[in-house]
Amino acid sequence: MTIAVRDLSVTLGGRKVLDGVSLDARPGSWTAVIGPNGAGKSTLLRAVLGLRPGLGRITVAGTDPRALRPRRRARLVAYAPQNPALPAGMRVFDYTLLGRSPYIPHLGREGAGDRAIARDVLERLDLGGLAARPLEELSGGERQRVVLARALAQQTSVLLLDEPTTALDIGHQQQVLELIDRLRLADGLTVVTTIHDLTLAGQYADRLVLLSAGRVAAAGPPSRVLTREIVAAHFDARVQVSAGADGRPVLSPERP
Ligand SMILES: Nc1ncnc2c1ncn2[C@@H]1O[C@H](COP(=O)(O)OP(=O)(O)OP(=O)(O)O)[C@@H](O)[C@H]1O
Repeated sequence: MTIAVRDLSVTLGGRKVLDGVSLDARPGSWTAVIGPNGAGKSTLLRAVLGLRPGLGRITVAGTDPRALRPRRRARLVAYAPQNPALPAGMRVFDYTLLGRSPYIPHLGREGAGDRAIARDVLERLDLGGLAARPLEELSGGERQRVVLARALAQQTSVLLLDEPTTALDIGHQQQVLELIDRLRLADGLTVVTTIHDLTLAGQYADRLVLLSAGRVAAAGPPSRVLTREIVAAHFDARVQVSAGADGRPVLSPERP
């Protein structure tokens, strides 16, 4: 397994936010962590990186990322948080270039190769025209893609993405998810993403992990997890589930 989480528990503010969570991700797979608001999805990603204190066993490519120095960890796993604070006054290109910092020697500077990678990632995310723009002048969807650009510039084999598409219009959602999928297939990336859109989760992920109140309530291929009954029980939502063109589940909300 590229990622193995065993019996992970996280307590925050005196409350158990994750309780005995396990997750396995095979090399080159795409896992979507789904669940209602407050279920613990973001906490799971942060705990894997050691950004939240957790009890339990975690390995990524055979090592515990929590034990690594930040530079080494950033060469192993790239993480795109949901709403990171962006440095004021910084331009899009320089922010993307920060993704290369784990490779730049101390007191060194980024080289032509690093700048070419940053430019390429920005082009692929439809952000080439915004490279010189200060971060604070971006729209919500542009900001979200820039955060992803920085993570992709790290060129790691494992990507942890927290809600990478929430602020994006339907076209950019598809574009971003297709790009991630192409990178996954071409370079064998292992992807774990939290995502609220259940149909999109089912279209792209091989495996879904449904968190509910800090526990794994269901895990498996999309057609086993995205059933009308499971969605009703854990999201308190009424949906119709039909099979899409490739047999993957498509959810349509139904008015009660
Ligand atoms: N630093 C903290 N201190 C106390 N409680 C916290 C802290 N961070 C998160 N929580 C709580 O932990 C629970 C899980 O939060 P988390 O952000 O992981 O949920 P989520 O599933 O990602 O939710 P959403 O879908 O709303 O983004 C929530 O009830 C949240 O209020």
